[in-house]
Amino acid sequence: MTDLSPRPESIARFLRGMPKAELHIHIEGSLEPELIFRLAQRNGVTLPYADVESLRAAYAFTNLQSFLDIYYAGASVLLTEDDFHDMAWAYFERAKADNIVHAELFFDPQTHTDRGVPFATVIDGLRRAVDRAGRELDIHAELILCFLRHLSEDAALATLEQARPHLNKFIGVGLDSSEVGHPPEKFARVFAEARAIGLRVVAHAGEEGPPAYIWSALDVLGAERIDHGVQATKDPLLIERLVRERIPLTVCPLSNVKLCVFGDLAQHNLAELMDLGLVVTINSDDPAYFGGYINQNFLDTFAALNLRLWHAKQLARNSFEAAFATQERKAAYNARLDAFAAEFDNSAA
Ligand SMILES: Nc1ncnc2[nH]cnc12
Ligand SMILES: [Zn+2]
Repeated sequence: MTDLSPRPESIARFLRGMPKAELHIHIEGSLEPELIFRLAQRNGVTLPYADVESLRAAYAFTNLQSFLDIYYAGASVLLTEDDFHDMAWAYFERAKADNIVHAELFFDPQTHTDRGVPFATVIDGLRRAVDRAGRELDIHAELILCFLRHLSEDAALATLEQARPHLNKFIGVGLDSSEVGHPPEKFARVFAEARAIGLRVVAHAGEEGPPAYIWSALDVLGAERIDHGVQATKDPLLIERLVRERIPLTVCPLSNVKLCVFGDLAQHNLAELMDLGLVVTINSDDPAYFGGYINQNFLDTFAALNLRLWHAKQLARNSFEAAFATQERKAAYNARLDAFAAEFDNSAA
């Protein structure tokens, strides 16, 4: 296979076209301002912003919390099953354009049930879009229920109880929202229960919080993947473990810059993490808020860090390795990647 430093335009063409999995996308974070206003009108919800432009102008964040305040306000327009379906369907259409073949969507039920929206309304609307994406777009998707870590563990346990009649509709649990001051160990019991049910486990850790939160996400919660995890480079022993156990990191470069985790993309540690041998993936986190969907994350990161074709192939392969999918499905994804790379080599020859 040729990897003789193709020109940046060629690498960009490869990045856009390569089949890939997205493993870190908060579906509520895909809610574009235009759709927020459309749903507000449909549901008779009054927003504290005059129009799409003034809402977008408010997207200037200084840290995770400054983003979360606006993100939860945006989600207040979601009331009906159709609203949840339409939000997820809009994401899947974008995902198809970016050549995503597999997507695992986070959703935050407590953001909605705390406003009086029934759990079933949320998950049935999302699930309808997931099933439709499989039929109409050839995208295999799954749902992961995230607990809000700024709320209590009892609230998370109550949410897991509400989810019990719907266990056939989602594959795992995660932990998101305000990280610092809410360590993973706060949720030890609810994750133990989720594991006992047979659910897969992920957790946000080391986005803004210390490496200690990554250790406890692994040791206390049993996390199989770490969402973000970029603070791991502060702890060489932790890096050693992540490499040895092939624990994937779902990294979100544009998010990290928008939330001021890194000053700019050129300072991002994604290349360093790959060089250290970690199973790194690139994802969009909350694309409507952070300036781009998955391909924009790939394109901007590759340009800023001067990454090569082998990085692109490795990142796509990592996304399939890290996915919660059968070995057969992963092999099929890798075969599609190989076919794409071979065709790319032929067209470049
Ligand atoms: N980047 C992020 N970190 C933590 N919680 C989130 N919820 C949505 N986006 C998030
Ligand atoms: Zn996230």
